[in-house]
Amino acid sequence: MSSAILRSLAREGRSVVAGLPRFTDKCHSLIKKAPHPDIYDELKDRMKSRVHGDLYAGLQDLAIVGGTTLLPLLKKALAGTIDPKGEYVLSTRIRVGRNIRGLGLSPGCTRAQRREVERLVTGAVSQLEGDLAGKYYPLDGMSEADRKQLVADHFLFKKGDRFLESAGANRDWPESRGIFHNNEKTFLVWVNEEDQMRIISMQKGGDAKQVFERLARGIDAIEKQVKAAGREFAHNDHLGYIHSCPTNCGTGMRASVHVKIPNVGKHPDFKQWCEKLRLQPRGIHGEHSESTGGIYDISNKERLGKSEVALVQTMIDGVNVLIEAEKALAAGKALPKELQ
Ligand SMILES: Nc1ncnc2c1ncn2[C@@H]1O[C@H](COP(=O)(O)OP(=O)(O)OP(=O)(O)O)[C@@H](O)[C@H]1O
Repeated sequence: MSSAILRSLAREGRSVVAGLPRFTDKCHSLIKKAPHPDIYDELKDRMKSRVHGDLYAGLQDLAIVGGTTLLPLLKKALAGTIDPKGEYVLSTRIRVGRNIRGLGLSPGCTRAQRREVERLVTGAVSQLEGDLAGKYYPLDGMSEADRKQLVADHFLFKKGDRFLESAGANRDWPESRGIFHNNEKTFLVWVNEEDQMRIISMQKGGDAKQVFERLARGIDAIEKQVKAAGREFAHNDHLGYIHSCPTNCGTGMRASVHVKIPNVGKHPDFKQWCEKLRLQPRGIHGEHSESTGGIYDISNKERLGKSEVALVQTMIDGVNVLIEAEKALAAGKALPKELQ
């Protein structure tokens, strides 16, 4: 067995999935056919609790060693930039939530726990290197003009809405809240908003694969530092990552694009189409906001029971269908078959 395979399998991973993700199910059955049962056992053990970020590196090696069975599957993994000509997609953003075991979730945490979270997270992000390196900006003391600009540019959270207010998540605002971002504002960490951490990767255009890859590296790096500090992310094999809002349990991942689809957005069946494609539409300024200029925030609807890769792929495929529908409606042509 190639030691490269073992090395890549042994690398620290990032991504946790609740339930049995469809993608890894397929991997299981394909890997079983590979002539290396010991590799299968190794992968199976790891996949039981965690789907590793480097699973793909491992699978790539396996595909080479174990024949061609895995190659079509790999090619499909995160296939395709959305809207390569840049006509419809303005930006892509993928975020996950993370909380630290033993420190209360936002509705129930103490002030001291919130401070400890900020200490741990700022310590972790201060160790980030290369393109991920950046600076932490506490909300307390931030000028109102800077805060407003960061919110308007879609980088920073607003003060929690009435739902977070009634859940008690806005207590002691803005103490111990803040945002870390790298120089390009393509990698960000929100501290002590709805979750202790929201880890975010975003950029202009539709290259979801690049956004996902940066996010995976960032989560890995932060998790390593959290572990080095003697802590761990709150996680449960059944529920995945634990979040303040149960709708985020599982992967805690929302992969979205801001996409200009005015005709689709106006169509009476828009919500139904999104439902069919397992997508969630939002307005341009996030949850509970309205669309402006026909631009919508379209993301994966599910968080639980599928792998992060499968969920990003659902978003990519679904948004591509909506873009086809936008073209068809503008030209008076038939809708794509997925929507008929
Ligand atoms: N693809 C995107 N490109 C640019 N900005 C985005 C994109 N998707 C979301 N945003 C921005 O991120 C900010 C946060 O959005 P929002 O609160 O809806 O989602 P979230 O961070 O996923 O959290 P939650 O689902 O808990 O509300 C908003 O300013 C929103 O416009």
